[in-house]
Amino acid sequence: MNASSPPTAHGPSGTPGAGAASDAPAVELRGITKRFPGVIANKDIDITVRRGTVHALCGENGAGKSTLMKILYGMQKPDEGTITVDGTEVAFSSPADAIARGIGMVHQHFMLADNLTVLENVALGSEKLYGIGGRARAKIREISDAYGLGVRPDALVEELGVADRQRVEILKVLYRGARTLILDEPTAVLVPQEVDALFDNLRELKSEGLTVLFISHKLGEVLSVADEITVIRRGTTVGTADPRSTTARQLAELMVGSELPTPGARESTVTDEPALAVSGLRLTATDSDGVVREVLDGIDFTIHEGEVLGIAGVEGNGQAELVEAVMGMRTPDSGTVVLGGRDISHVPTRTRRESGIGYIPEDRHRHGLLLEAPLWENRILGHVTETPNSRRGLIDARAARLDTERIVEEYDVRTPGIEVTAASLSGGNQQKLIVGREMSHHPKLLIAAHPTRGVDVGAQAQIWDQISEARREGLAVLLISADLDELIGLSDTLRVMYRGRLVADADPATITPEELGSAMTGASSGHLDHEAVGASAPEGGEEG
Ligand SMILES: Nc1ncnc2c1ncn2[C@@H]1O[C@H](COP(=O)(O)OP(=O)(O)OP(=O)(O)O)[C@@H](O)[C@H]1O
Repeated sequence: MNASSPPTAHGPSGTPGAGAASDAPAVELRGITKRFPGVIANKDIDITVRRGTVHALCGENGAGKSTLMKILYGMQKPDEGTITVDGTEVAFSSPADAIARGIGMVHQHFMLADNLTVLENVALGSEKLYGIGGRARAKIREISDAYGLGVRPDALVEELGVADRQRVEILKVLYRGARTLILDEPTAVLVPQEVDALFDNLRELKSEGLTVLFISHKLGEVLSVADEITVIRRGTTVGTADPRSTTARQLAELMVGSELPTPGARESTVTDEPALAVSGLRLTATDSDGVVREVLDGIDFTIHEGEVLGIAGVEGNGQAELVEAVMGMRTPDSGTVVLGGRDISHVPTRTRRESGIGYIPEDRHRHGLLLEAPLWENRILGHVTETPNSRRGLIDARAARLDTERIVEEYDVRTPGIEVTAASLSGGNQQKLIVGREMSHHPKLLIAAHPTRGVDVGAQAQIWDQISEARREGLAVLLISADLDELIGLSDTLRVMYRGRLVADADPATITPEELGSAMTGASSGHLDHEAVGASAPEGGEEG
C-alpha cells in the first residue's frame, strides 16, 4: 500500500467537523485488495462511509467483510488500495494507529476482564488519557451520559449481562477518542429488547456526528437501523442499497443471488420415545467473592425422539453450563442424564459422543475446532473411533479426507481446499464445517448451541432444513439459541431459562419473539399465554 502519500485534495483533518474536512467522508476505501493463499478475500473494494451515518456491511459467509474491517482497523495490511479517514489518506500498521486516527472496533468476542470494574477495564492501558482515578471516572460518566449508555464506572464486569458488557466495550472505544466505530455482528448475542436499546445508542452516536460501520447477517435489523448498506459478494462490492426502498428479500438476493429462504413449514414429528431425560440437575459455583451460586437449580426435562426442545434465555443464565453438564464436560452436584434409556451421568464426554450425541458448541474456537489443523483433521475431531474416520482401530486419513470433501461440497463450506487450516476459514464457514461434521454421524441427540450464529441467511436456511430433516428421522435436539426466530421456528417445545432454572414454557406456534424476549428477562413465568405475556412489561435488566 501507498504508505506515505500526502493528504488528498480534501486537505488534512484529524479534527472531525472542522473546516473543509467536515464535508469529507468519515472513511473512504478505494481499490482495496487483499490476498491469502488460494483466496482473494478483498478484490478492488470501494466504499464511502459518510460521517454521521450508520453504514452496514452485508454479504455471505466468506465474502470478505471481516477482512475489510480488519484492514480498516490496522489489524491487517491491504496488498493494494488506499484508506482515507476524514479526508486524509492514512496507512495503519496496528490498531493503535487506527485508534490514533479515531477508528475504534468492538469485536464479537468481548475482551473485558471479569474480575475488574468497568473503570479499570476502560482506563487500564490508557492511563495517559485521564489517569485511573477520579478524572477517568468523570470521563466515563460524561461519555455514558452523552450517548445514553447507562454505564456505571464502579460496577464489577462479572456482574454485568451481555448487553451491558457490550455498552462498556463501546464506551471503551469512545473513551479512546473514536469517531468511527466498527461493530462486528453486534446483535448476535442480544435479545430483541436489547437490540432496540443498542440501536437507540447507535442513533444517539450518529446524532452527535459519530459514524458507525457494522457487519450483520440479520437483514431485518440492518434495514431498520442503517442509513446505507454496502453489499459484498465474493470479495468485491456488488452494490449499495438504500434501506428505505429495499426489502430483506432484495437485500438477500443482492448478497447471494438467490431468494431469501424461510424455514420449512412446521409439522410435528414428536414421538413418545424419550431420547434424553435430565432430572434434578444441580450445579453450584463459587464466585470471586466466595459466594456460592446455584448455576443449575434443579433442571428437569425430557426430549423425545423427533422433538426439538428450544431453550430461550439471556446469555449467562445457565444454558452453557446445562449443555456442558449433559455433555459430561462439567460434573453436576446432583442429578441424572439418561440417553435413550441408558444412564450416562457418569460416563466421559467421549463415550457420550460415541453413544450418539452430536455437539455444536457455543464456542467453536475452544470446543469445536483445532484452529491450526487442516480441515480434514477437524473432520475427525470428536469422532476418532467412528466411520469413516477409523478402520480396524486406525485412523483412515484417506476416507476422512474424502468425507471432508463431501461435507465441504454439501454444506457449501467456502474454502480453497481441505488442507488449509480451520483458522483460515471465515467464521460462518467454520460453523458450517462443524454442523456438517456433527450431522454426518447421524446422531440420536443433537446438542446445538447457537447452530447458525455468524452464518448467512442462505446457509442458515440450509442448516435449519438439515435439522428438520433429521428430526423427521427421529433426531432429538436440545437447541440453545440467542436467535429467537430460530428458536421459535425450529422448536416443538420451548422453555425459558432464568437464573439457573427453567421458569416458563411457551408454545412456539403462537409466541412472538418480543414476548419470548420479555420472558427471558424474568418478567414472566409459568406457561406463557400469548395474550398475557404481551401485556406484561419487562423488568429487572438482563443480568442473570
Ligand atoms: N488469515 C487468513 N488466512 C487465509 N485465508 C483467510 C484468512 N482470513 C480470511 N481468509 C479468507 O478470506 C475470505 C474472506 O474471509 P472473511 O473472514 O473476511 O469473510 P466474512 O465475509 O467476514 O465471512 P463471515 O460472514 O463468515 O464472517 C475467506 O475465504 C477466508 O477463508
